[in-house]
Amino acid sequence: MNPLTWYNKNKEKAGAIWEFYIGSQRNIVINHVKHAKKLCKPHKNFFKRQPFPTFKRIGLNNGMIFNNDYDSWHRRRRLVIRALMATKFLRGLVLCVQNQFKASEERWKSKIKDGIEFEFSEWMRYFATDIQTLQTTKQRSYCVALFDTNNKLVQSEEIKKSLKFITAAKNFFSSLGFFIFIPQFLMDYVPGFSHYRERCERNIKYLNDVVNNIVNKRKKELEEGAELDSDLLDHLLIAHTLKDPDSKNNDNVEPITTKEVIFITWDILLGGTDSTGNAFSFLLYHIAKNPNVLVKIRKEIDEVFGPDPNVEFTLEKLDKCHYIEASVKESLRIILLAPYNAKISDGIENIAGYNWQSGTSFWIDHQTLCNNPDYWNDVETFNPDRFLSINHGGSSELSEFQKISFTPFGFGLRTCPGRLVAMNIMKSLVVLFYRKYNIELKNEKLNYRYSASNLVYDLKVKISLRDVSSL
Ligand code: HEM
Repeated sequence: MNPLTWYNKNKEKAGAIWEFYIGSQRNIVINHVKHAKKLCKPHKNFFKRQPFPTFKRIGLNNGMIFNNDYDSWHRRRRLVIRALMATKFLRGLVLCVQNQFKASEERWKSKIKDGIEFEFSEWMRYFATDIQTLQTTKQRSYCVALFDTNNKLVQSEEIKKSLKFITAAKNFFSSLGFFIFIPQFLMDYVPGFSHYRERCERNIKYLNDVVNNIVNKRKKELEEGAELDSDLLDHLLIAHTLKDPDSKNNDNVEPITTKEVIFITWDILLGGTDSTGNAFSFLLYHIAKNPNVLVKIRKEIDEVFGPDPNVEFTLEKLDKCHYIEASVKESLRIILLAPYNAKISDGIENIAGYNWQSGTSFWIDHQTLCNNPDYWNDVETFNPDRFLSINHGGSSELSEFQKISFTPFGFGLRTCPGRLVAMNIMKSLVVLFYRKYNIELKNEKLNYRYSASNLVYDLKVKISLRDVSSL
């Protein structure tokens, strides 16, 4: 059974706060912003994530995402933020998305006149994998090229490796729900479950080996004098060494070890790939269902970028697209990619009038927080205007409660460090698609399922050229 269906059924019966068990683990679900307020603040008492024992055995607790050791998490987090939020990195990212998209356009060229039909969420997953791999590790992968050519691209060894990697990454994301929700004894002793677990573990080992090889290869290149790049991997490999431009301020800090770099790289690939891909698939669906929004998006594109639908754009130009940014946010609000997020308390906490003992597991229900009719008008309407300030033609500023409860990128100390990366990839893609193409949905229903995050599937679209002659 889809855990989301089970969860929603219980939620309907419950109030602002309710509980459920995974094995013997009691979980308190917080449904209302008045209780979540305290948890959403950046303080250490809600730093720890739920320590899924199965994550430890598959090595997922070593990097950042599932690391509950504050000191090692903090050291890694600072480096990641420094790399991913740097303007130079984001500028390179915006250009990278355009180059990758242009390559797909070249492959569409011969068929686009009659329109091309394909499964968009799969295309998007492949596209995001290529971008994320390139930006994180400088490795070119050929996932989207394989998709565009129906796997008919010449199958060199490198391309075969890409195909194996994307399949393994996809299987990995699908298996996360299994490691969260299935009790250990089932996965260890019950055939069917245990066979699946063994398959997943082999898959994870393969992905780990791929990342190990990438990091070690680049480390050797840098030691042999290769020039530094602005990507994440180079940034990490030189952190706290003499090559690090910021090292003067960190004289007493130990240089980062290769092992740490591998853990972080793995986390960034894990955190960034499927998330952005799925988020954009949701956005595409909402835009297709709201032609009035599309009109406003195109108006902004035409105003900011002018009539040439092929003109290259910069991060700075993209920053001027306030309506597009608001549309991305509205899509993230209406269906949260990570609808729930569990944190463990450190110390006794008073929430909803009860004193909870230290070590209580709180599940914040972000989906409900972002769609609570007490705080949001017309919650089911896709209305980007709510995220636009009056200065930019929007309907209103967000209220304090809305600001607290709008948490698609999480909250507190561990809020998503890749949020600017994700926003810029999505905004770039909105411009690239809608300035030049029409996108028609081929099936009306939006299909998605929950496995640690919401995953879109079977989103069939037809893409054709937009008539831009009148611009
Ligand atoms: C639309 C896309 C994305 C969404 C909706 C999203 C959402 C989230 C959420 C909800 C969390 C948990 C925050 C918390 O615990 O409070 C998170 C954490 C994280 N995300 Fe993202 N994310 C996205 C894209 C990315 C990208 C592109 C990257 C990397 C480039 C990334 C890397 C991470 C990492 C490393 C963490 C763990 C942070 C920590 O534990 O300190 N995410 N993300």
